Amino acid sequence: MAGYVEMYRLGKTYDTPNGPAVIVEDFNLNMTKGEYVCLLGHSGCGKSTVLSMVAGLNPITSGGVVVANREIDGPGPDRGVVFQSPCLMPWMTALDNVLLGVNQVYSHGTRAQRHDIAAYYLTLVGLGSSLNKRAKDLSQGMQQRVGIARAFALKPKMLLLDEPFGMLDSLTRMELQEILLEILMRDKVTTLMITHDVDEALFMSDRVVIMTNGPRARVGMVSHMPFDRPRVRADVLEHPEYYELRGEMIQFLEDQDHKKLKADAAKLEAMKTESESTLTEETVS
Ligand SMILES: Nc1ncnc2c1ncn2[C@@H]1O[C@H](COP(=O)(O)OP(=O)(O)OP(=O)(O)O)[C@@H](O)[C@H]1O
Repeated sequence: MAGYVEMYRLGKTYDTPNGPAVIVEDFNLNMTKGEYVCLLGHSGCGKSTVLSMVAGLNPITSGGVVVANREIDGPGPDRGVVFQSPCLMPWMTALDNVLLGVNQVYSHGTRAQRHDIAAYYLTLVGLGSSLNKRAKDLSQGMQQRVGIARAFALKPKMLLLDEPFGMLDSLTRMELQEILLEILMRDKVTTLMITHDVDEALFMSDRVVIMTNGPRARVGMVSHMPFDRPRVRADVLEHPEYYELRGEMIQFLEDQDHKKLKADAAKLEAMKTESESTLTEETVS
């Protein structure tokens, strides 16, 4: 079935000193317009690799990505990206940081219109009274709000979030999760978000996709979230399916862990046998 976003047979091979390393292979995922998908998987399986290929920041080795009927071939303003650290210009104000992108994308608009767009999104993320504060004087949570406002202000067709709340304390994290959901209720941007947090994935997404362990990682498990929107945290936690879904995801991740441990043990055994036979050969000669 064709989707608004299509990742088809997506693959990535990195060149390494030990030869080519196939990190992602045959990764297939379609998303409907406005859908929110969370991508989970063990550390190093290839989540950021997938997201950076969709962002157009990492060349695709095989397969492809289509966003709104257009095959992507590099980065573009149709895809807004938010990383764990927002990478702001520290000496510039919150407003000017957002305006950097807005001025490029809305070059046809007047100065006042561009200002209003940037100020609007900064106000939505709760920074209405800090527009003129320099980025370096903002807390980590406030900086991440600027990053989110900057991404939305460009009116992207797709939002790509790579652990956007990973560096925040749990209270700020919960607050920003809710702000993000609120903006998405208005703007309905198709969103792919990487997280390590199963509960965050359950609370935020329409669908959770878990990758298999690499090498050659692909989609391993897909779960649909049955929770109503707008999401209310207490209702989600009390939903009769919440703990069942959570348990299935954790079980899948644990199974992947066991497979990895087994593979690591086999690799160690092979190395041990190899070094023992080398030693025997050396002793004989
Ligand atoms: N430029 C590169 N060259 C070679 N190998 C790379 C490169 N970038 C990433 N890798 C390797 O690809 C694998 C997947 O990395 P990636 O960052 O995509 O994983 P991840 O699932 O996002 O990890 P994490 O959850 O820890 O952020 C890792 O083994 C990593 O070392």
